[in-house]
Amino acid sequence: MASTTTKPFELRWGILGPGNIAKTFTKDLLTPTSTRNANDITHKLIAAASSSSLDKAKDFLSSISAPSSAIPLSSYTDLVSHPSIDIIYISTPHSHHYSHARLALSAGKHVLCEKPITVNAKQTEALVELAREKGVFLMEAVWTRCFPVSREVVGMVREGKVGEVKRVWADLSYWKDVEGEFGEGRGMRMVDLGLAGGALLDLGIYSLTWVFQALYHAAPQEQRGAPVVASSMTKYPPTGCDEQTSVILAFPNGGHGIATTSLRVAHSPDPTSPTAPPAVRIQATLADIIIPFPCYRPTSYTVTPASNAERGQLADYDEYTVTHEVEGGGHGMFYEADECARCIRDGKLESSIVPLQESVEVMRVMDSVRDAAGLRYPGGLEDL
Ligand SMILES: NC(=O)C1=CN([C@@H]2O[C@H](COP(=O)(O)OP(=O)(O)OC[C@H]3O[C@@H](n4cnc5c(N)ncnc54)[C@H](OP(=O)(O)O)[C@@H]3O)[C@@H](O)[C@H]2O)C=CC1
Ligand SMILES: O=C1OC[C@@H](O)[C@H](O)[C@H]1O
Repeated sequence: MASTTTKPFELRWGILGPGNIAKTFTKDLLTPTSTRNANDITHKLIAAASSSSLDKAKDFLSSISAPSSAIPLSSYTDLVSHPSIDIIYISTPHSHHYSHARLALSAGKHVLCEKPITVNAKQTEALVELAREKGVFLMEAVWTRCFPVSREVVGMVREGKVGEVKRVWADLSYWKDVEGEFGEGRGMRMVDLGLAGGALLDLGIYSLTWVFQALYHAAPQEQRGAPVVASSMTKYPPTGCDEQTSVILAFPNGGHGIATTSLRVAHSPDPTSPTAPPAVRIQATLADIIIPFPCYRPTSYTVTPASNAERGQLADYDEYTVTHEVEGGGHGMFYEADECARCIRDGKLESSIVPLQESVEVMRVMDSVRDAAGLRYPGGLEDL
């Protein structure tokens, strides 16, 4: 009998902005897909480009032990016009996502753009329009959504296994030494207003992601709607970015989300302690689901049935925990890369796990939080 083995689909990548997170992402990209049983696809690193120097691109490739075939480039324009590249991963600071994504989309490349996809909703909408006009794939790199834990939790909520979600709490906070260790160099990106830094766009987006996963994404299409938003923001006086932001979201179906972020207090003094608070708590009528810190890289969840004095336990199962450690020794960024590969292979221009409409909705929430606090990014960063 003839063999029916199908060749895996190969997605060919170009890396734009060879910095901190690009290293982690590209190392994951180079991890064989077989180590996570994703045998239907493979990734190939074609090139990495630095706008600062060719040496920086070379150092980047050698620091991740890239194959000798990977090409260092000293220009983003050369990268996006390289004929062997299918998709560009954009990993520059927030301030530059819009212009760099435009550059890549205009050159007809598919794009995976780091979070937040742009600095405001109007820019995201403009990118979506451009991607559609060019007929290419676009996805915000909200890697959290592609983790097996996110997929399972969303699936459980969607199937009604925990009842109706009433309230979601989510936090991502780190104590960052913004005056010391993080006051100069790399860490400055976090608080540099000129790079659209600050807690909300950098970390708070993950808290909002969990609120949206449970109260928007998992809801039936016809019940999805933009939330009413109330918020509070404290600024970091030396730069004017936000150092602490809390958001309450009221969704049309009655669900409430509480999304918080801070650069001044950690989520917990010791996140590994058994008494550390959960990073995410999804409260539904039949059970609670909790996810430990850090919420951006979820590797386990615990489901606890609700109970009350009169009726006892409401669900017909006992508390249980599910763990999905990241496979293949990677960081977990390959899950989003795999999602891009499968979408592009299947001719899809957007991911149903990270839909573009949700990137727009989350960006609208962040716009309204910033509006309420009078926070705008300088130097035309908010323009189209
Ligand atoms: N998914 C995740 O877990 C994480 C995501 N991120 C996101 O990734 C993005 C990049 O973060 P990170 O890697 O820490 O950033 P870096 O500070 O390491 O910068 C990345 C690259 O962007 C370019 N760059 C840096 N500063 C500037 C500037 N002032 N103007 C123009 N280009 C600049 C440089 O590339 P070049 O040599 O080409 O100039 C640099 O190597 C952000 O959007 C952040 O939110 C960050 C950390 C974790
Ligand atoms: O996206 C991110 O997630 C992890 C954090 O350490 C980082 O600052 C942030 O940009």
